[in-house]
Amino acid sequence: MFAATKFTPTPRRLRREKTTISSSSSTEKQPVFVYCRLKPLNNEEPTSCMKVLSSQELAVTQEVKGTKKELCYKFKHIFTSYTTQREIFDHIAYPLLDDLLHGKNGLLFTYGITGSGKTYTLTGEQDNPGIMPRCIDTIFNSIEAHQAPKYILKPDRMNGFEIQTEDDAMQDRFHEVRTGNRTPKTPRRAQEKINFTNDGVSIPLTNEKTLYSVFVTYVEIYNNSVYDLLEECSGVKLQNKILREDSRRNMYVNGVTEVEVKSAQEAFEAFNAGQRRKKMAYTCLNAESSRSHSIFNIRVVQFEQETYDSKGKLVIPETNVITISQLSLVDLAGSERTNRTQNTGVRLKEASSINNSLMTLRTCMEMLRENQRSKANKVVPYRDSKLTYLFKNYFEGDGSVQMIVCINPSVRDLEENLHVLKFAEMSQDVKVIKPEPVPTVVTTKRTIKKPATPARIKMPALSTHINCSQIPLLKLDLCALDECENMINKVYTSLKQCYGTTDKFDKQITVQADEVRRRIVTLDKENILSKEEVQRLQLMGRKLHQKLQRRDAKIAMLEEEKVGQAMKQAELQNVVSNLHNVIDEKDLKLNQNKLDKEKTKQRLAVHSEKMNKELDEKLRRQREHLAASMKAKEIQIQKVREALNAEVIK
Ligand SMILES: Nc1ncnc2c1ncn2[C@@H]1O[C@H](COP(=O)(O)OP(=O)(O)OP(=O)(O)O)[C@@H](O)[C@H]1O
Repeated sequence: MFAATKFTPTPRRLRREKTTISSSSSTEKQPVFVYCRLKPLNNEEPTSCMKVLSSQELAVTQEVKGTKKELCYKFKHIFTSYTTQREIFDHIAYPLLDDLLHGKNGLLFTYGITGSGKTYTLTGEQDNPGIMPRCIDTIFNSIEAHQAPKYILKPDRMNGFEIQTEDDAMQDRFHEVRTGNRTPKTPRRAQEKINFTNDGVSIPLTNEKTLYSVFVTYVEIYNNSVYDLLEECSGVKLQNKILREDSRRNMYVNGVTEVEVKSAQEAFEAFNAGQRRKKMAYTCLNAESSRSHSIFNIRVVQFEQETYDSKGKLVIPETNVITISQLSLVDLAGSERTNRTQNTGVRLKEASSINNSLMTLRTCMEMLRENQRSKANKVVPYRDSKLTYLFKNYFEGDGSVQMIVCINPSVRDLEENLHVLKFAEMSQDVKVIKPEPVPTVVTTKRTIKKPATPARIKMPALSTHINCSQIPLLKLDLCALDECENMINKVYTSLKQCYGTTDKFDKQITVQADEVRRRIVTLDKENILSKEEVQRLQLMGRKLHQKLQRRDAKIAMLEEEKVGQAMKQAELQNVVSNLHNVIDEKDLKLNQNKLDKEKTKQRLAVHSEKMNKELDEKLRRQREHLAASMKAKEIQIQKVREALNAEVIK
């Protein structure tokens, strides 16, 4: 999107007052197309844990506790490590470009872990360009002879376009040439010439009478803040931009720099300028450029009318039919586990922000799938991250969505790749509405008033018909100065003839001259007043603009704070839920202890009862024993007594 992005993927990006003459009535759906590209393995790790079974099936071997398990994933197409950049372009990007030039929107993003080849696939390298440069070259190959003159179409900074007359556009072009500063907002010429071509590939156009204008924006999302990489600013610090919804609820980056490009070279220059800005900003932040999501946006605006006047000059009618379409190319930051990379400080913040946004992307996809499957209407949390919020229109039916999953098939990356593959496979279940072009009627904006046809100075034979008391009013026609001068001379001569060289004539001339002077003074005064009024209005405008900027900054700050607070709240909720878990565990232990105590008590009671019984029994037996022995002793004593008594009797 790296283009002056009005990130609204809708061909409906229009000014408020514009009328749509046909709206996308299509309800035909198509799935999110997911492609998989395998990166060649490097020499350090020559064994792959993946095998391409067919053009749509990928087998992954996973070893769990010494046992090998084979998992199979299906995608729309699988590209092996031998696939060339051109083949990727032909298979994926060409149909998207065909859509773009026929008024339909498209979103293409690369997804995968760090170092898996996302940037290589999308941007490529100097000798091996990727999708983006090939797309740019192909667009200009296709529309070369059908481009609208520069500045006929101007972004209205509210996610729409204004059309201006050829005269107004010419003024802007003059201004650009005069100031030498390619305004508004065109990038400075890069020193180096980019000599890349996509072998002359082009898209056949259906309507030879259509005129095209191409605009690009380049933004990135870093730590959940949006930055405009084409913004002209004095320092290296980029301003955090806010996302807005236009009148049609399409998302766009507020105040983003949208550059009209007239050649592939200009578009590459815009991209390179953005890359340079990105590098500078990151050096300043001590951040890494691959830790952000980059969005290069190409918008194509088509005029459906082409009229020329008798001199071959383009005539812009009062109302025009235009179609706006856009292709968003998104290089997502690599997903990674923070514990594997052992990030700390800035890197940890980057990693958690990336993981949060990718997690939100997953959640949105899951929610969309659930809503579609169960016909539920659950809220999809697009707002939880800038990435999903910016692209919400695509998921809600304003363009086709395609994803390239980049995979480094090494064993070391397997665990993270499994998460990536699972998400990618699930995404295919989500269906989006097939994009349809939406032509729109736009009224031409006129800044320069149509020059009034200069009054031809019709002077009847002056010498004979002139009325000396009433000098004819002559209008100065800048296009016919010689003619005017002739006429003035004729008037002067006629007047001279009329009045002769007398005082009367001089007097008359002096009176007229005084009158002219008086009028000039009055006009001058009025002019000064008008200038003051303009200055006052300009000051007011500047103040309002500053106020708006402050408000935007405040909104951005508040949004950042809100995100921070949401993160804090999530952390606190985590802590609370951990504490709840600890309390629950303790409660459980306490209850267990009570239960154990109760059981011990019961066991003790049973034991003591048993002991008591045993003791009672023992006591009883001892008593019986004692009683028996006492009885025996009593019997013995009785016997002894009887014996003694018998002795005594004797
Ligand atoms: N298909 C491929 N063929 C040859 N080289 C590749 C391929 N894919 C990636 N590479 C190389 O692998 C390296 C890492 O690739 P790249 O920078 O594209 O990864 P990335 O996924 O964008 O990483 P990050 O998420 O960190 O930005 C680069 O040097 C690139 O040249």
